[in-house]
Amino acid sequence: MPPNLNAELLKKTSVFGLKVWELVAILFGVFVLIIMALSLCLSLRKKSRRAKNLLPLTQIPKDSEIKEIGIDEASANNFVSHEGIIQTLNDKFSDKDSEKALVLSKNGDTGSQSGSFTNIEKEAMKSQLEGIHGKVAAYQPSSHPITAPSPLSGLPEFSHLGWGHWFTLRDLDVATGRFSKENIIGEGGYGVVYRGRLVNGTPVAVKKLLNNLGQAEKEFRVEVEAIGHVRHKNLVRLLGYCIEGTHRLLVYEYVNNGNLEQWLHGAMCHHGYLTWEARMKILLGTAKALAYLHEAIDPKVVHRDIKSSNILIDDDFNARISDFGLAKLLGAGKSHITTRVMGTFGYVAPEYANSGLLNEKSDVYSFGVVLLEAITGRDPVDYGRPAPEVNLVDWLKMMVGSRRSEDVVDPNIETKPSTSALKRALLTALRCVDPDAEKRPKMSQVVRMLESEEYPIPREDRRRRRSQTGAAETEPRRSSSATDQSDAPDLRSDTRRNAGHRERG
Ligand SMILES: Nc1ncnc2c1ncn2[C@@H]1O[C@H](COP(=O)(O)OP(=O)(O)OP(=O)(O)O)[C@@H](O)[C@H]1O
Repeated sequence: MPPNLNAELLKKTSVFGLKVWELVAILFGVFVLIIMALSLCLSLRKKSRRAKNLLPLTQIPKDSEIKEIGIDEASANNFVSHEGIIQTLNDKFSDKDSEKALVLSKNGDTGSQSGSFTNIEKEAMKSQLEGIHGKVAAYQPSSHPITAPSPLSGLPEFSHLGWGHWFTLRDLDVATGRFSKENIIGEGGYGVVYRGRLVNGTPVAVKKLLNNLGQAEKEFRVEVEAIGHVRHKNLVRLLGYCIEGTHRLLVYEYVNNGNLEQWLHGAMCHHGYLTWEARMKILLGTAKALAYLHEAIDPKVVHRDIKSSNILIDDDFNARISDFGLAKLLGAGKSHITTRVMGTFGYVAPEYANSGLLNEKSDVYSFGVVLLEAITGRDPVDYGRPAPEVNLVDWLKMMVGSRRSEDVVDPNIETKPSTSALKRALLTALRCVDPDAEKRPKMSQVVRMLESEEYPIPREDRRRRRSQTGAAETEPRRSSSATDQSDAPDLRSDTRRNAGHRERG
C-alpha cells in the first residue's frame, strides 16, 4: 500500500471523530446488510406468489362466523321427562317380554365398554372403518398424499391439494352434456346436481354451486376441506373440483339408488318400500360414517345437515352420506363453536337452534330424527297431520309414554320387526334426541347400540342365568314371542342377505 494512502486512511474525519478507514468499513458493512435484506425480501415474495399459484383455495376467504367458546358456556337443559319416557319404553317391553330391560348408562353406553375411544381403539377403528380405497388420511393436506384411485385413472391433471382431480370447466361441460336439463338429478339450496360421465367412463355427480354472494365460495371451500381427504365406505367420495373464474363445481362419485328421503316418502316409493332390515342397514352405515367423522379424524367434522335426503343409497343398500356444504371442522380440544344456525327444519338440535352452539352432538340429534323417520316412515315435521302428530319427536315421545310403541312402526313395512329389534331402535333414537346434548351418546356408542346382538339381555347375563336356573327357564321366555326367535343375530344375517329386498308397496 502506498504510504500516502496509508496516511489518508489514518486521517480523522468529522463524523464522530472516526478515522477514514473506520468510516469506510462501517459504510461497507451497512451496504452488505442492505443487500442481504433486499434479497431476503425478494425470495419471500416469490415464495408466497408461488404458493398462491399452486393452491387456489388460499384465495378463498375464511369463514369468519366461527368463534371458539369454552364448554362451560354451553347451556345444559335438563329435561327429566325425556328420561321418564325412556324408562317407560324399558318398562313396557320388560313387562311384555318378562325380560330384563337393558339399562343404558347415562352416556348411552350399552355395556362395560368405555364411552370414548382409547388410542388403540381409535387405531383399530381407523383400519376397520377405512373405506373401499383403504387409506385414511387425516386432514393434513400435503403430508398425506393419496395415491391415484381408480375412478380418476386415465384423467389428465391431478390437483395440487394432494388428493383428487382438478377439472377444467370444459371437462365437466363435456361430462354433463353441456350441463343439459336431462342430466339434472336435483337441486339443493346451494346448487344444481348433474349426472355425468368422465372421459375415462367413471359416472359422476357434478354439483354446480350457485354464485350467491359468497355462500358458494364457503360451501365449496368447506366441502373441499371437510371431505377432500377423508375416505369411508359410507361417505360419498369427492373426486375433484373445478375453479374457473366465478365458477365453483364439485365432482362426486355417482350414487345410483336414490336417497333415503326418496325411499321413505318420495320418488323411489314406486320401487316398493324398504324392509326393516334395509332401513337398519342404512342407518347403521350412516352411524358408522358419523362415528368416523366425529371420533377417528382430527380435526373432527360436524356435518350440520344430517337428514334423510343427504343419505344416498347404493345398489347394495349401503348408506353414503353426502352434502358437506354446511360442515364445520372442530379441532382437538374445542368443545363447541358458535355459528349461524344452518341446517334443515325438523332435524336441527334444540341447543343449536336456540343458541347457535354447535358440536358433534348436534349431528347425533339429527341422526336420531332420521332413525325415527326410518322407523315410522313419517316426516320430521308434517303439517298435514293433526296437531299432536305434526312434530315427529314429540309424537314419538307421546306414543312411547302412553305405551303404544308398537303402533309407531311404518305401516308400509310388511314384516314387522321383532319386539327387541324395535325396542333397540327406539331406545337408540330416543337417546339421540335427548334435549340435553351432554346426555346424547357418541356415534360410536350408537353404532354399538344398533349392532348389539346381545340386546336386550347381554350374553354374559344370559349365560349366568342359564347356569343358575337351567336352559329350560330361559328358552321358553325367548320364544314367548314368535318374532323374538329371529332376534338380533337374524337382523345381521338378514341385513346381509336381504337388505336389498324391498317389500311390495
Ligand atoms: N353423489 C351423488 N350421486 C347421486 N345423486 C346425488 C349425489 N349428490 C347429490 N345427489 C342428489 O342430488 C340432489 C340434490 O342434492 P343436494 O345435496 O344439492 O341438495 P339437497 O340435499 O336435496 O338440498 P339442500 O342441499 O338444499 O339441503 C338430491 O336428490 C341428491 O340425492
